[in-house]
Amino acid sequence: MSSFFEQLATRIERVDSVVSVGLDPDMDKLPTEVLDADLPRWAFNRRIIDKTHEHAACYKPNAAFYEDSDGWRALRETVAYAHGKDVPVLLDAKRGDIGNTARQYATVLDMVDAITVNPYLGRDSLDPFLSRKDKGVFVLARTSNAGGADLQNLELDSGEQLYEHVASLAKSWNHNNNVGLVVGATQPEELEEIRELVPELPFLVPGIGAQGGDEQAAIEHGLADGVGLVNSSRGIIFAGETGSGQYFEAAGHAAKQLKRGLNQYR
Ligand SMILES: O=c1ccn([C@@H]2O[C@H](COP(=O)(O)O)[C@@H](O)[C@H]2O)c(=O)[nH]1
Repeated sequence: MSSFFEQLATRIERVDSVVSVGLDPDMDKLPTEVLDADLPRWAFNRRIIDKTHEHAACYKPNAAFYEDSDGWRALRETVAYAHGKDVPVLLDAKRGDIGNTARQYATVLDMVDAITVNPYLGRDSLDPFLSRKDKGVFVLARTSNAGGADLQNLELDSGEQLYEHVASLAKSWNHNNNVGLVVGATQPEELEEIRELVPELPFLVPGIGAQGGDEQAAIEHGLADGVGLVNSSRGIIFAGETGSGQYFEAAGHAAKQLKRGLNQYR
């Protein structure tokens, strides 16, 4: 059984891409092309996958966009379809809860290949995820939103900032070589600092595209031994113009452009 990061390394090499395509099918933004479908989010994702998979190192659905019964059906279909194209799926769910609840949350790893988790409740809350040797677990360290600084940049008695402490803890949790960190591309200085602290951990770097993050910093600091993911969601999936007849082609083009842009720095 190969680890998530071994699978990801193989995928990155095969498609020559570290692009994570975010599948966040906001119902208010779906194009008319899919609105009559039984499950519009699934119809949308399927067509996005058809046009982007050759540029995708991974798909990253955010659980927030599937939190209803049709949503979970759409998510299941999407994951199976992405797997059919040989693309791993990272569920951005930011889980973190007490033990028995965390064990239930972790069962979603039977469906997806990796997940994001919130370290706020501490090590025991993450054990059910960390113990899944074949799955990737990305711990939030410095998120891409400005307000992330409210807690994550707090200075501790040790002189470290909280996000640095989280990065060091995550390193100590990496017994199964399945831990990565989430660090936003909108925080290039923190990206660099965290990379120095944990040279061996791959990062998921969101914040490219719609959030205006730094592509060069994302590549220079996000990858560990060439492995890591740089995510764009809205910048790819909503690149098209509804009714143009080329809606999904535009997503494919945006994914390809991002791949090329990032590859300049790899
Ligand atoms: O720090 C974080 C952690 C997660 N995200 C998620 O990534 C995507 C970004 O979407 P864009 O449309 O490319 O802005 C979305 O699912 C966020 O919830 C993040 O942005 N920052």
